[in-house]
Amino acid sequence: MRTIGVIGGGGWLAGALLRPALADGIIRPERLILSSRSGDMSGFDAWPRIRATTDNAELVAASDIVMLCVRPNDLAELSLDLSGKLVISVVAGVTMDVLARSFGARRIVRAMPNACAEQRLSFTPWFATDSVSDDEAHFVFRFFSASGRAHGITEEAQLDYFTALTGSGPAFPALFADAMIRHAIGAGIAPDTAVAAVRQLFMGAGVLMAQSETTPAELVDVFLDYQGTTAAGLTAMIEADVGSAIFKGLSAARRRAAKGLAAL
Ligand SMILES: NC(=O)C1=CN([C@@H]2O[C@H](COP(=O)(O)OP(=O)(O)OC[C@H]3O[C@@H](n4cnc5c(N)ncnc54)[C@H](O)[C@@H]3O)[C@@H](O)[C@H]2O)C=CC1
Ligand SMILES: O=C(O)[C@@H]1CCC=N1
Repeated sequence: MRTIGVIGGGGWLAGALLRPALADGIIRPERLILSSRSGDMSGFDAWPRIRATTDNAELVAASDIVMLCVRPNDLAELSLDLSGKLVISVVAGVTMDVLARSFGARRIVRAMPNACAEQRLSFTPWFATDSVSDDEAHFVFRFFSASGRAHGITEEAQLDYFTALTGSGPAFPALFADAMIRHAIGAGIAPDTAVAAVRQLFMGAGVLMAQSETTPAELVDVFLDYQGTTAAGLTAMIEADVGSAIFKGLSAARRRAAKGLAAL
């Protein structure tokens, strides 16, 4: 089994991706090295054999696969030779070209998971350079499948789009949910009850939309055709152009992802 080094291994996304993969035996604790600025690693108490370091050069020397899990601006601080390694980057907006020029990497995978990885419910598009072997691609697929649905894509540029659409994870639905909670509280519902009700609503709606053969657009039509109270609400939201606000938000997130870091 290969040794994996995760730079930024103490961070939010690294933990959310690694815990499901460790629990499933896709990676082994004795073959995992995590680096962080402080050397402190929380969230991995169940796997005491994981090694922790603050020295990224030491991590790289000991690893066959190096995963980049730091924030985009922190990547600029890294001065590492990753030639000969399989490099897996989840860093938003940093292209294969920049990774190759900055670190001498050739075998590169870029992936865009989201914060639902901890619940094993991420949608994770990924893209690999031609020099990544079938065996390595299979490992990447299994690794990201542990924390959700891994989806290979054939154009790197689409990753910037998915960074906006699904990389944002719960953030955009949370904005909608929060508006509903605030409205409910305004209508006199106790705050705890409003939060519990809307949390349950989003879980129910999410599971239904994931499992039903009916598409979201068809679901809206079903309720509009029903001509009841929900249709009154939907019609008012459509007339207020809620779709335009969502389009604006996704476009802004996509522009930010595409701006990326031209050079490190
Ligand atoms: N959090 C999310 O929902 C998502 C994050 N991403 C990407 O994942 C990457 C990591 O994001 P998060 O986990 O949210 O950030 P985070 O801030 O929680 O974790 C980053 C970690 O990197 C460490 N770090 C910084 N510089 C370092 C260095 N030189 N050596 C070793 N460790 C270093 C920090 O101490 C921190 O623990 C980002 O590039 C982000 O674009 C992608 C999709 C979703
Ligand atoms: O908001 C961000 O920048 C990170 C990267 C993609 C999703 N979350």
